[in-house]
Amino acid sequence: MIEVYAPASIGNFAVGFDALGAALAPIDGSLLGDVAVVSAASSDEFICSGEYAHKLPSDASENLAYQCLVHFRAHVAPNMPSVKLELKKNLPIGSGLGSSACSVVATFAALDKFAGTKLSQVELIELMADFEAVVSGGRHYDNITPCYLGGLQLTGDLIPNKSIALPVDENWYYVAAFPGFSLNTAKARSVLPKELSMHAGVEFAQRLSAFSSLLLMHRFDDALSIMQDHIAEPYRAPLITGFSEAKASLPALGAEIVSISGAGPTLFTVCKTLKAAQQCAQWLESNYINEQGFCHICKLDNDGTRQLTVL
Ligand SMILES: Nc1ncnc2c1ncn2[C@@H]1O[C@H](COP(=O)(O)OP(=O)(O)O)[C@@H](O)[C@H]1O
Ligand SMILES: N[C@@H](CCOP(=O)(O)O)C(=O)O
Repeated sequence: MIEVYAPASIGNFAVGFDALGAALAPIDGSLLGDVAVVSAASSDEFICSGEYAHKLPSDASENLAYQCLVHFRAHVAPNMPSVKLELKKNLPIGSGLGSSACSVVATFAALDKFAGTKLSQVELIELMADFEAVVSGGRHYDNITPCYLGGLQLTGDLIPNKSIALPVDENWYYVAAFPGFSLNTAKARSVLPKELSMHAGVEFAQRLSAFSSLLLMHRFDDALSIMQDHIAEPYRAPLITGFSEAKASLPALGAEIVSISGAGPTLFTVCKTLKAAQQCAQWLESNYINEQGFCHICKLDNDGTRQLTVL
């Protein structure tokens, strides 16, 4: 049996629409992500368990994890023995935490290990991105690569091996607050403008390249000072009840930046101290999340996707 965990991620990371993403590790040691378990069976079978399993279509053929298994058997490992695949769906759907990417990454990584196919990093990332693209309304790697590789990743087709890991200040904390309602990624992509003006394009390129370079030079405060999203946040904020109030209130409690995680509705802050992160989390718990929501103080998950059990 092979059991693989894949962590939640923050797509876009404010400055890098579709090109920058970070994997999350709650500081209380809990696992925030999906798990795929693959074991030998007499014929292929699939089950979906976990807190959010009931939010997914009951028909297995509509579950991304099962679709990954069908694809893997047909195109990657036709001779793999029959398997039982269990997806433990621990992340809410349409949350902005890279939920669909998490299921896809955990499943392909588990199947690759079980079948011993040893796909390369690029082969796996491309395969994973194909499936993420099916549901999200656009091909993007900013959940897939951090979820798979861990850390903060600058990612895309122009980048060697699809990804470059960027350093962050080890003192930074990330507060991620899921308000408890869903926002479909395809819908949140459909409200974005189809074209950028020359000015906006130049500014985006400048901001992302400066941010990445400053991180690589370990000029973390300078990087933080330009960490803003002018590409997606202004169009998506109206879809997220409470976001504007949170963005206005949290800086006074120590948030260095407040932005949308992925397509939302999860929001995230970057804080320089644990005290500031705790103050932000407390405010978010009282003012942003409902009974179905949750809030985690996190560091980056530098391990990414990993095996929990091998039997
Ligand atoms: N294993 C899965 N995990 C997440 N979403 C899935 C899965 N299988 C199928 N889906 C479908 O894919 C869509 C994912 O929605 P999306 O808004 O892209 O989620 P997220 O932003 O959380 O990744 C939903 O319609 C959901 O029903
Ligand atoms: N770059 C994508 C990220 C979507 O992340 P998700 O967690 O909401 O699926 C976008 O902004 O659309």
